[in-house]
Amino acid sequence: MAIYRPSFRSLGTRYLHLPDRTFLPNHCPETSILALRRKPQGRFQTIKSKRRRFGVRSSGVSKREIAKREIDGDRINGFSEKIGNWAGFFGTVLPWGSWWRLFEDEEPQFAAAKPVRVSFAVRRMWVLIGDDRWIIFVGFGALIGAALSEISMPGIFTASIFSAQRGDSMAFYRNSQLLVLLCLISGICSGIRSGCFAVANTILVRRLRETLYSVIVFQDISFFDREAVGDLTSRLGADCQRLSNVIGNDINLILRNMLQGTGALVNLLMLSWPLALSAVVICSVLSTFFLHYSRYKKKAAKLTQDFTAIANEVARETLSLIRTVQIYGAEEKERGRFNHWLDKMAFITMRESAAYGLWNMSFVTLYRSTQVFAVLLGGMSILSDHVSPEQLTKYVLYCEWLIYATWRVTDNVSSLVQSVGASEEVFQLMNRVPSNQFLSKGDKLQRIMGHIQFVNVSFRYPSRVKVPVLDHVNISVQANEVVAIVGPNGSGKSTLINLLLRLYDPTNGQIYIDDCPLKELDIRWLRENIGFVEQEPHLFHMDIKSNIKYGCSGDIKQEDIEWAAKQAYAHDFISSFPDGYETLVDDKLVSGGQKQRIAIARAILRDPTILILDEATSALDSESEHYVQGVIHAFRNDRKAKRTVVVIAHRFSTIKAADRVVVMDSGRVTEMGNHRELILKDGFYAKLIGAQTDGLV
Ligand SMILES: Nc1ncnc2c1ncn2[C@@H]1O[C@H](COP(=O)(O)OP(=O)(O)OP(=O)(O)O)[C@@H](O)[C@H]1O
Repeated sequence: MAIYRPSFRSLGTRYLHLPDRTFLPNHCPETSILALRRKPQGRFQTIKSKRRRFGVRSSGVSKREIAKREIDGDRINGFSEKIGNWAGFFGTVLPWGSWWRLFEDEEPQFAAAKPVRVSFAVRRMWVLIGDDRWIIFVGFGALIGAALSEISMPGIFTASIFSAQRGDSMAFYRNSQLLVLLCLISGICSGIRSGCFAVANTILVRRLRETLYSVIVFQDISFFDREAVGDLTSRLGADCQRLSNVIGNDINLILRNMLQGTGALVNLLMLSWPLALSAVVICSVLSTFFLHYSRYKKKAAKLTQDFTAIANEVARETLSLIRTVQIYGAEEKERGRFNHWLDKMAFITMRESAAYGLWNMSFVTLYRSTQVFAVLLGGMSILSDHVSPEQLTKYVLYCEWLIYATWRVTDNVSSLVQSVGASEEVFQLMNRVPSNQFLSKGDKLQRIMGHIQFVNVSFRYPSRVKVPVLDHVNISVQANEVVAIVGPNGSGKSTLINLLLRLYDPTNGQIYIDDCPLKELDIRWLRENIGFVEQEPHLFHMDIKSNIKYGCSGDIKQEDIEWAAKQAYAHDFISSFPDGYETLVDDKLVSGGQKQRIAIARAILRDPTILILDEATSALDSESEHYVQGVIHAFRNDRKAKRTVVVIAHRFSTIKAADRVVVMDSGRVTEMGNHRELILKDGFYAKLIGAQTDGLV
């Protein structure tokens, strides 16, 4: 029989359920298994006895006695083991126990952000608030008014009650009027305070997101190769919100409670310094407990933040690829993947909540003990005529204020620490400088002709620096020439285009446009002169018209859009939609071929001198394929302007339409020439074409 080690963590699990319908009590050690096999009818049968363990010879004792001893022995054994388990578990949950470790195995390695100091975070946000600082000043003014009026109230409460008890009606009415006034002041000031800080919070969260977003969109493409979209959206969403709470919530509450606490302490000292001192001791113990708790909380907050970002990324990926997930029946697998990160979050939050419970327990115990202490010590002082009942009442009330203020300050500090903890990565991102491409003002040529040269170009992607992708590539494309790039998958065709669009810079060598190094050209100007149609173009969730004129500067007329759509053979199908050019498109609601024709129209509308087409292998039907040939011909035969077409070609018809063919293999140019020349050469190209035409036959 297979031996199953009891491995369930849960103490409440009684049996391990084996596949062969055998149930084992999970506390049984392997050597003393009392395994009960359930018969198909449902009866239990002992399958292994433990006579030897009891040292009983079968001949001297009856079977019934043996069975009884076995059961008794197991009960004792099981009970002691349970106690052992509980004692072990109890040991781990003590404040220094292993249960509190936030990592199940070893500490997870996330990209470490530089820890941020609270003062640094506040300074950065202060700068961001800019001209709207007056709101914060008004808020602080109201905060001081509210705190001072509130802290004066316990003293006046007591004075008015005791003046009534003494029958001093003058003092009673004067105190009551003062109370009403203080009530009004504190109410109005509190309202102004919370309103101002809420507005400051809204302004701040907007500025944080605005700043962060503009930093992110101006990063170069290699940054997006490294960073997960889910992480970035988490920074922009929840983390910015949390960070804005530092000023909008935490700091103002800390100040308010500190003012109230200080006021309460001053009043306590004026009443009786020994009593005040006892309250201070309790507050210090509370603060020490809190210090440990807040460190733990900060660590937990950081992990929760990272795990949330990963879970978001998993969900984003699954939902955006839901068609693939369903077609491959991977729903359960994806659910498991998401749940894995939810489990990790639950692991942390459970400990964080338990730590909060522990902290709350210490707080309540210490707080109540202050009251008990005050009554005992104060009562004795009243008996010995050292303190009046009025003074003791004031003491109890101010003591309550002091403890509550300490608790709130610590709670707000904890929230502040968490918010600042969450801000580490936000600031790290904010500190990034925009890509050089956007910073440097390059040259703008008077007129672009479209002569492209790759001279000795080698390249490795920054995310995979060890893998050479292009190796000493030399290509020259004349103005008005149509060049097809062909080659097997992964040979580096798209990489050539990425370099031409300056999404990456070559590791070695130089690219020239009209004899001017690409690096020295103004990137925006260059991209305005290039039309690019991706292999699988993506459309924005807006109407067709906006998708076509996307990225075009100036006033684009409807006729221009329709002209471009006609050139791209897209006008007919767009007009057939009920809302025509106003039809709201979604990436998923138009066919691959239609998407590509809209993308071609977008490229044509820019009136580019260089058109780059990454031909789809499957998105275009043969009719659309014919349209693409039409676009290429129209470009070539445009007499008014010189235009260059570079096409990554997969289809024989497109390859044939080109003036020249560049054959790529493993990041190198292996052959170059026109179709006829390459066929005669009988090399890689001839084989490639042979394979295609064979496939067609
Ligand atoms: N962003 C990237 N980061 C790292 N490696 C990349 C990146 N993009 C492409 N690569 C790698 O570079 C190599 C060349 O890829 P590229 O896309 O240029 O090939 P291709 O010839 O266009 O292939 P296909 O015909 O399949 O589109 C491949 O090994 C690919 O894995």
